[in-house]
Amino acid sequence: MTVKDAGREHDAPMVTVTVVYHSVHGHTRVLAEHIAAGARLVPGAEVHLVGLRPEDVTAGRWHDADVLELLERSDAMVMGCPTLMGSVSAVFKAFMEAAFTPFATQAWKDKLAGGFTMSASQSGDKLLVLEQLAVFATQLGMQWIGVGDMPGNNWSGGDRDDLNRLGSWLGLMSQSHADQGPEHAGSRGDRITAERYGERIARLAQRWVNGVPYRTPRMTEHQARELSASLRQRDDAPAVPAAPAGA
Ligand SMILES: Cc1cc2nc3c(=O)[nH]c(=O)nc-3n(C[C@H](O)[C@H](O)[C@H](O)COP(=O)(O)O)c2cc1C
Repeated sequence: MTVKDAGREHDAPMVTVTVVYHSVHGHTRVLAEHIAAGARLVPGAEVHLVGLRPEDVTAGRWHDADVLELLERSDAMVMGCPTLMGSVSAVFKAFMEAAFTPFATQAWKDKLAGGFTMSASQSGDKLLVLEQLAVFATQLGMQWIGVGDMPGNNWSGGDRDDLNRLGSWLGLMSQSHADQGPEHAGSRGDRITAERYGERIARLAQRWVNGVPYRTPRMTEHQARELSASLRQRDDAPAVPAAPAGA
């Protein structure tokens, strides 16, 4: 399923960012939507959101020619799935194995890549999933982009709504309580971190592909704590966006 950007006018050169994800119960989908929303903040970014469907897996092998064509022409790919039994989800793994053709032809070489995962436990062995995604991306010759935010919720004044509250840099980690539905997916800080990650990847893609100048934002841990505290007090912090039809 693809949602294409529509009706955005800008002078910036185009860059195509595709968020490709699998979600069983919808929590990971919320993260994907926020990453896409962050990427859309970047002028010239054409952003696609692709949910992998279990019905596209036959005899263990995923296939969707339209999605493969879209990925082929994407400049950046952000990949995500829930952590299930300490690993990428089965549908996402089937997608990874279906990438043997771009592996064999190096068709995805030098695209930018990032990754994200959702799970119920604070750790839940999510790091292994991000490692799987990063190894996959680098096998395909892609350039891996990590999370650029300082760690949150790691001091006495920390909070679940801090930016990067699970302190993950290889990729984006989020956590949802096992007894709550996707309307409570992650924390508000996780969702803002997801937007910032999507924006970071789209800006880096503009720099990488089109040479668009981008001044790397830097902050100290102290400034990051102040930013998290100020976001906590804002009423207009991002809400969970509506799921696109068919996603
Ligand atoms: C079969 C199965 C395995 C799971 N394994 C883990 C796990 O290893 N670590 C963890 O923290 N949560 C685990 N969970 C919880 C899911 O990661 C969590 O519910 C997540 O929010 C699901 O995302 P989704 O709604 O996008 O499918 C597991 C859930 C299921 C159903």
